[in-house]
Amino acid sequence: MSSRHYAADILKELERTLSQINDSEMQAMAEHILDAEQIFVAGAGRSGLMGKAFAMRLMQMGLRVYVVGETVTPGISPRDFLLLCSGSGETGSLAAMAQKASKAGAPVGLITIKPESTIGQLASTVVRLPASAKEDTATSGAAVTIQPMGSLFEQGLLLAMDALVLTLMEKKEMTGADMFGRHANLE
Ligand SMILES: O=P(O)(O)OC[C@H]1O[C@](O)(CO)[C@@H](O)[C@@H]1O
Repeated sequence: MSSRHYAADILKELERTLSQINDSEMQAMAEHILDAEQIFVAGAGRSGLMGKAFAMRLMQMGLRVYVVGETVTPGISPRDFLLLCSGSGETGSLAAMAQKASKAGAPVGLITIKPESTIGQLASTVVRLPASAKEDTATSGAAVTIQPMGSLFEQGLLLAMDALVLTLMEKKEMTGADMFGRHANLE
């Protein structure tokens, strides 16, 4: 099959996945982000890369945001918010992080395929993306995908978070031009 046909199939998978996002869950996530003094974002591997892309947009919106693990990232407090990106909701380092944040009194948010997961149970707000987890071999239903491992989740995650950016921009009455003023200028 041609790459163009593969790309078309990927778009169909994404359409199916994103059309099932629950808007109340997205609104609740947006409120948590806006209420926080500082936002901490984390994820493993490709899920983490999508989280970093989202963190960049939050910074460009003027929010105080950190990626967990960077040298300049400070400690978390009860006034902050930890947003975790994990398809499985079971990645060990992230589960430990969720426990530490909860112990420090900070609310935890999760974008995941599995709200019932270990991290899902620790989270105070969850957005569910009905994609296929990296270890799943689903051949029917919402999770079916031609793509390897967590690709469908990771792509859906990026687009869901870009939708969240638009929601946040609307709530803050902000334009792309406002945000461009904070774009990195040392590139
Ligand atoms: O999204 P999860 O379930 O936390 O898993 C993250 C893992 O999945 C991958 O993104 C692979 O698809 C890895 O890069 C990473 O180790």
